[in-house]
Amino acid sequence: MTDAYVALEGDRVIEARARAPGTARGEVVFTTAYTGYEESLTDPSYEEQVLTFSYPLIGNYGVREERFESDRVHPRAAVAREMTDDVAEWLESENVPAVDHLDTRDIVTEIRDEGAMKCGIAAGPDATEQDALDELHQCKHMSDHTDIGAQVSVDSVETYNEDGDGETVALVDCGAKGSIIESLVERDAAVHVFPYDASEDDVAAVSPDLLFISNGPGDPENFEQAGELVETYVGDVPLAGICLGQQVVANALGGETEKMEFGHRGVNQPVRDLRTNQVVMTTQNHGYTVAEPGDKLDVTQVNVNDDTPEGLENDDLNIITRQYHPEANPGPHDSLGFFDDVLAMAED
Ligand SMILES: NC(=O)CC[C@H](N)C(=O)O
Repeated sequence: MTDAYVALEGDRVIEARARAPGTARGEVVFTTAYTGYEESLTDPSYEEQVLTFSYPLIGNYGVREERFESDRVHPRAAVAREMTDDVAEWLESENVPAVDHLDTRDIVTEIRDEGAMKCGIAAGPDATEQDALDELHQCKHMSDHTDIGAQVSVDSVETYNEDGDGETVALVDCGAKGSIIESLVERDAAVHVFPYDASEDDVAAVSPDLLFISNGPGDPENFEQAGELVETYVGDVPLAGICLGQQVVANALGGETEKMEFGHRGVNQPVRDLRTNQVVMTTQNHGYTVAEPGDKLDVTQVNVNDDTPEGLENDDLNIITRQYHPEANPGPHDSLGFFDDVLAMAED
């Protein structure tokens, strides 16, 4: 039964079945992860995107809040070949449209051939093709969501494990996944989570041992204030970053970022460490990349598939950043040691 429509750039409309009603628009992206749908759907980095799962069955082990990465669903809509009732009901309760019964291979190939693209969705008994096209035509480019940080960041400082025996971390919340905070707290760090537009004085008030820029949605160039913190603190306080955090650090220190053709999203992206030659499997979710690291940062890790920078470091200035997600959730735990490394750097 057709009661949902997915409109892609070029005004191509794909018929589908509504699993959660409503209309939505966003950049359509795909993840190849075969587990971790709860973690991905609650990952703030998917804000303003439409998430397509290439794995054909989504929801086969239920929906449990303990696996959520934040307190709400972030993609504007979800697309799968087959979605279980658990997931569909969860998305409906969150007012996030969802569709299935379409050939998701078709969407994936289209994105791989044509690059990242806009999308409009209309789902439910009254949905029409025109509704999906209207959504598509109103869809903005990711980079034009200039204040996307405000949609995903905390409103005021939140502190975790204040009396922890370990290092004091100032985490700039550009849309942080909960597992990043947990990974730091598990290692005894006291974590102060700051709004994405925190000032130098806000951060100075906690005398951090480490300034950590989180993951987050959209174009890293739209996180200027986080970049200013990096410029202010570089050399004085060790710096760490994950995903958008790596991009913000690179931009602030003379590097450049660019939009990728269709990005990396999945749980089996191979990354090689250039110093040890060791390859680890990583979780990824990004559409931008560091094009030029600038002269302060060395590329220490690269993606085996396309050579893009996966790790940037400066031993003298105490900087370690990763393009992938060492905190996993979902995905392999091969690179959890990143948290030990950045906290050891903060201790020195
Ligand atoms: N997970 C992230 O932090 C994503 C970073 C950025 N929004 C990108 O798409 O590249």
